[in-house]
This record gives sequence, structure tokens and C-alpha cells, in this order.
Amino acid sequence: MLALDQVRKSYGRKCVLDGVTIDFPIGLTLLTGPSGAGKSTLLRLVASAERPSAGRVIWDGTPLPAGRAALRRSLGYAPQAVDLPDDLSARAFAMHMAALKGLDLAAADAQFAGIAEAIGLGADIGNRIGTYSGGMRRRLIFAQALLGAPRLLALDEPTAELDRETARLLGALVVERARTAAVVMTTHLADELAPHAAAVLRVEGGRVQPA
Ligand SMILES: Nc1ncnc2c1ncn2[C@@H]1O[C@H](COP(=O)(O)OP(=O)(O)OP(=O)(O)O)[C@@H](O)[C@H]1O
Repeated sequence: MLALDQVRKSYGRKCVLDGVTIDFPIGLTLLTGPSGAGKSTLLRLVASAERPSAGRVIWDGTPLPAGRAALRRSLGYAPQAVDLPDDLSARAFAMHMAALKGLDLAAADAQFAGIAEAIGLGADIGNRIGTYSGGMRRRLIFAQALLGAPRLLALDEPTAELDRETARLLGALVVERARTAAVVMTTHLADELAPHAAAVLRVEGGRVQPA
């Protein structure tokens, strides 16, 4: 699956991650650590949304950039912040994402409806995203990441802005997906999900270590 080998990431003179070597096997990997420690940076590297300053990101045995196309075909990514198109309905946006992923649109439409239902968004998918609350936007970003059958899920705080009950609905889907996919996630529900996790890692001081 995915591996990081001696990865360093710097922004200018600031070194955020320093010599990080980790395997992300099938199962749930939770990332914890203080604000600003580099959790989102690590998730962007996992999602190949950024390149390391040094070291290698390896997908199915092939280092990036050669392995990038294959990684992206297998990826579902829910970034922390996205500008969603306010004028589209959630359903139209999801279909746009499905088309970009090369999915069968009829199957993706049915799948999206099912995911939306499971996370309490079912009644709203025909509505314009412009009418959505922060928590609804989070759920939409989460739902599009699950479309298809991604073998790698990078989820950056999908439960932010959600009440506990709704966050648990997302957590249940994450645990289910982690049976067949490598799921790397930050969440304020980490304590609750930890019993279901293959690993809980702490990002701090440029290092990533078991929490
Ligand atoms: N594009 C960028 N340019 C410069 N610095 C950046 C950039 N992205 C992140 N950083 C810096 O890298 C550090 C790690 O940021 P990151 O967002 O990865 O932390 P985090 O652990 O996800 O924080 P939080 O829990 O608050 O979301 C911070 O000091 C941040 O300011």
C-alpha cells in the first residue's frame, strides 16, 4: 500500500516533518498531535497533493512520481479546507467528482445517495451547496472522498463542526472502509475511534511516532 521513506517537508526554512518513515497498511491510522504539528501536511503528502522536500512516497512498491497516477486512481481525499461550488447541488458536485475519478456515473449516483443517507445528508443532496452549513459541507467533502472503492483514504478532520452523534455516523463508515482500505485520518473523535484503529500516531516536533 502506501509508505513514506525518510520524508522531510519544509516550507522555506521551517522544517515541518523530518525524516518520517511509516507504512500505512490496510486499516485505520489515526494522526494526533498539537495544532500546527504537521498533521495536514502529512495528509497532503499521503494524498500526493504535495511533494516531499526529501525522501520518498511509495505506492504499491513504486515511488512517486512514477506511482502517482496509480495512487490517485485509488485515492479518496477529504482535505481540511475546500472551496465548494455554491451554485451546484451536492449531488451535481458529487457527480462532477465521480466523473473526474472516472467512475460509472449511475453507480456513483446511487452510492452517493446511500452515503449521504448514512451521514444524515440524504434529504439535502438536491439543494444548492450555497445553502449548506459548515457541518453539511464537511459531510459532503467526506462523502465525495468515499465514492468508488478507494484503497487509500486520506481524511483531514471530516468530523470537525459536527455534533457528536453525526460525527459517530461518519466514524462508523470510516471503520467499515478500513476493513478493505488504508485509511489515514485526523479527527477530534480520535479517542473514540482508537479501539478500532490499527495505529494511533502522534505528529510532533517533526517526528511521527506511536501515540
Ligand atoms: N503552504 C504552507 N506554507 C508555509 N507554511 C505552511 C504551509 N502549510 C503548512 N505550513 C506550516 O506547517 C506547519 C504544520 O501545519 P499543518 O497544517 O500541517 O499542521 P496541523 O497539525 O494539521 O495543524 P492543525 O491541527 O491546527 O490543523 C504549521 O506551522 C504551518 O504554519
